[in-house]
Amino acid sequence: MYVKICGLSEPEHVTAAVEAGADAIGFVLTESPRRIDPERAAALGRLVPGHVLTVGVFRGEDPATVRAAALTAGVRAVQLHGRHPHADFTALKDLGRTLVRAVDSSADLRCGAFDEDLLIVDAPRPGSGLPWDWAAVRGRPTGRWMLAGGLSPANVAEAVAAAAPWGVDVSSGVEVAPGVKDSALIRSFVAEARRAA
Ligand SMILES: O=C(O)c1ccccc1NCC(=O)[C@H](O)[C@H](O)COP(=O)(O)O
Repeated sequence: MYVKICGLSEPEHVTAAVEAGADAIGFVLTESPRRIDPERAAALGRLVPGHVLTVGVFRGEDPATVRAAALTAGVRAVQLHGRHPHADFTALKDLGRTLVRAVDSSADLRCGAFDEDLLIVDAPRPGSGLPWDWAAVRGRPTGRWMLAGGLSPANVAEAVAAAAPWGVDVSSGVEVAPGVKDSALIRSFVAEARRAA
């Protein structure tokens, strides 16, 4: 089970996620209580070994803005939320970064349909922490896809059993307040996700 921890902003939580065995960590570079600037993401990214994917998270920005922020942040992947057109992914292909398309369950759920490398199927409001009907997508997404939206250490096993994803992505469920991560919750989430696989 591939595990991504999203919305990190403090060195101790980056280190906790890496030491717990997360496969990917996300820095939110768009409007959000978890937003950090690309320079801070670059500093945090220097704490991350090469086998862990660092992901810059965007929503609605044009490709030129995404490109500039991703290069400053030094992230190895770019995650575009919402209804970005196929052309936005095409425009970012030559960045040489892993491209991640994050959508709700009403979108095209074929990973690769927009030339992306990874797909995230999320709640309608990303980062809201609200669980949704995970079982409703079972069997619909294809390829390498992660389930997100309202996951936590307490429910990730149930979510994985319901939707049978390739991976999982969490943010609010490893926080003690909006935007405030907790190292123990991060460790617990990674352990529970791996146990669920
Ligand atoms: O986290 C945010 O505030 C956010 C804002 C705008 C676009 C994306 C955002 N988060 C992206 C993520 O990858 C979250 O991990 C994912 O939506 C899951 O969120 P949660 O329900 O809080 O676990």
